[in-house]
Amino acid sequence: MIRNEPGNVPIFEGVSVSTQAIEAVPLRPSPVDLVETFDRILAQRESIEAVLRDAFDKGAKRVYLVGSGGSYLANFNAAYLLEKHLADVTVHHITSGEFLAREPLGVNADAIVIAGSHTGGTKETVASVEFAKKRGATVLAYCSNADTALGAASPNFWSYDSKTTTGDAKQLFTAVFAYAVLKTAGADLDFEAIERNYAKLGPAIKQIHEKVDAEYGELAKKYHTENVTYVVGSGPGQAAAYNLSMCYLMEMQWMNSGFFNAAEFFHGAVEIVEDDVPVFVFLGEDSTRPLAERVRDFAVQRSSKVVTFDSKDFELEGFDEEYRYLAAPHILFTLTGRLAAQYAILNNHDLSTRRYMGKVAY
Ligand SMILES: N[C@@H]1[C@@H](O)[C@H](O)[C@@H](COP(=O)(O)O)O[C@@H]1O
Repeated sequence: MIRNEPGNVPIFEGVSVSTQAIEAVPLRPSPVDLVETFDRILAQRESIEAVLRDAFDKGAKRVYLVGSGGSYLANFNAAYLLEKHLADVTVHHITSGEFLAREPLGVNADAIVIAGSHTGGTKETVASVEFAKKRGATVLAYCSNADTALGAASPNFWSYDSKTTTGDAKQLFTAVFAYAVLKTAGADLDFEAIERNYAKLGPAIKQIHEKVDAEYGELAKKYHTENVTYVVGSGPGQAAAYNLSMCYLMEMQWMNSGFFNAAEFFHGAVEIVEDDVPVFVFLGEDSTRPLAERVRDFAVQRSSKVVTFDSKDFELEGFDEEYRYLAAPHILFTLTGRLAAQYAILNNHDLSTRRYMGKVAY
């Protein structure tokens, strides 16, 4: 692998030319607009509910959560919440590409399709909306701004209007959609308490950024040159694990990594664990936590490179204790971005650098 050092330009594997003209990668800042972006997303709840109420009044029976990459993984929490709390509505969490290729028969007038994207230009996500419309489904979509192909294609559309609060915004949007589905489908939950706690999430996340920005430099120093990093999560925490592994380490740092569901880990991946093998484990506060704890407990006995990311390590100012579980997936997710920002400095590899995405046809 080509590794950039500050002041060196990689040419081929093992060959680089020194130049002082190359600037070191700075720390990607914690988004300054995070709290206002979260508030903007939360404020759109009622208009989302109105569309969904209409769909359930007409007898909707299925919900499809559709997206690609970071916009696919943003739905792990939403899928968990819907499956946990709904008996009569089935939930499908699927990538845009698979959604199009499978052409599920269930995508019809009884279906609700929720499509998400950051750019609003991902072609398979836009095509998924077109497909779902043609089939007569109720289609809802969100992305970073309305002036996009997705905004134009979607009959019911919302945006978070930020270029800097991205992954965190998408995961919050999917939670808002999930609770709007739960409310309009008649789930027995205290929605007033849920909304009251969600309103505290933005400031809590900002505080977490401050804390980990002071600590993650050391963590990154220890792991940024690893040959491979395995990342594990369960339930809603799979979003963070998938995001760190595929989007940050592989896509944005060109580092080898693999993501595994915690329960699946014991059905193959477990055999690779030995001393010196980095295993990063995400621990949330939902009913799947024991699955991730099992991986941690196994791995710490065999590897000196087990790192746990545990939402319980963080205070949540203003949260009711019994609603901490709401925040946990968002905490785990946001940690990945702050850790990646430190890797980018040490690897001198900006998080926006791509060699193929948006550059070559595929
Ligand atoms: N790492 C990126 C994600 O951040 C992005 O979400 C996804 C799809 O793009 P979009 O969200 O714009 O549809 O592509 C990649 O996976």
